[in-house]
Amino acid sequence: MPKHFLMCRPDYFTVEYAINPWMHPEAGADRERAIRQWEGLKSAYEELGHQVSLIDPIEGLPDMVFAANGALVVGGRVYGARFAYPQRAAEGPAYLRWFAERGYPTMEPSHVNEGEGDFLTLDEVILAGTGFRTDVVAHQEAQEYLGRPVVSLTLVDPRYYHLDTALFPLDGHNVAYYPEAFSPGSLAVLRRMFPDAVVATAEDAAVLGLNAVSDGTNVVINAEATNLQLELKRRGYEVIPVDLSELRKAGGGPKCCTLEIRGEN
Ligand SMILES: CN(C)C(=N)NCCC[C@H](N)C(=O)O
Repeated sequence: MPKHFLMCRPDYFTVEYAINPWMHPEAGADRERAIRQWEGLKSAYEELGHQVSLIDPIEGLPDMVFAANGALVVGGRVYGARFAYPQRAAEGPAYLRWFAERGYPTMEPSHVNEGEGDFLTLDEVILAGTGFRTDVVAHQEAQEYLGRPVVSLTLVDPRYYHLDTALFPLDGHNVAYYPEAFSPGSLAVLRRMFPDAVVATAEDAAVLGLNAVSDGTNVVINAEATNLQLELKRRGYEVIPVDLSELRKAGGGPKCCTLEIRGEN
């Protein structure tokens, strides 16, 4: 089934503040290279037959390229984002406006949450991260608005500050994850829910290998996550490696650049 993604070209991408351990403003970032890498990701989706829509980037919002943080869209309803850091605050209303202008029902959130960065949707359940950015109360708010069960998972390693840096859905029923990113209780929940999960190594996590996008057949993944790619191939997935090393300087990977627009079903 082709998917529909929203992306934002990194026309104003910089690393000028540090709000996660990956960001080092003194080291800078190469915007032209980031744009080329982002174009490669967009082409990869289009070649797989997925639809890509674009939101206009806004000057002064260097992290707006990370579209996944802009909202959570499930069943055609849009639960807006409310960012933890003031540097990104203006992105929430910008993404919500994009959806409202296209006729989607939208909800302005009352609680801090960073969209699909911390909400990952499976067929029957939404997995939700907390600990660094998204407030656990937002999990309840999303459940109430979207009418899907939300399972809270606590993140404990600051390098894996969003759920989508430590886990990705392989399909509607199974996931890949990095165990050390989760609290003991949350890890026990993952083991119980997903006994056949792909378990990633520290090396794969450290190159944001878990920040991947799967359509159930193809997995678009950071090129450097080599162990994880081998395991995915062994399980029968088609692996599409992409180089997003420049965007990783802001703490993002393929999934971060990709907000899935799920229709009414
Ligand atoms: C889901 N996405 C987008 C991510 N997991 N991360 C990207 C956010 C990077 C940004 N500098 C920040 O720290 O907010």
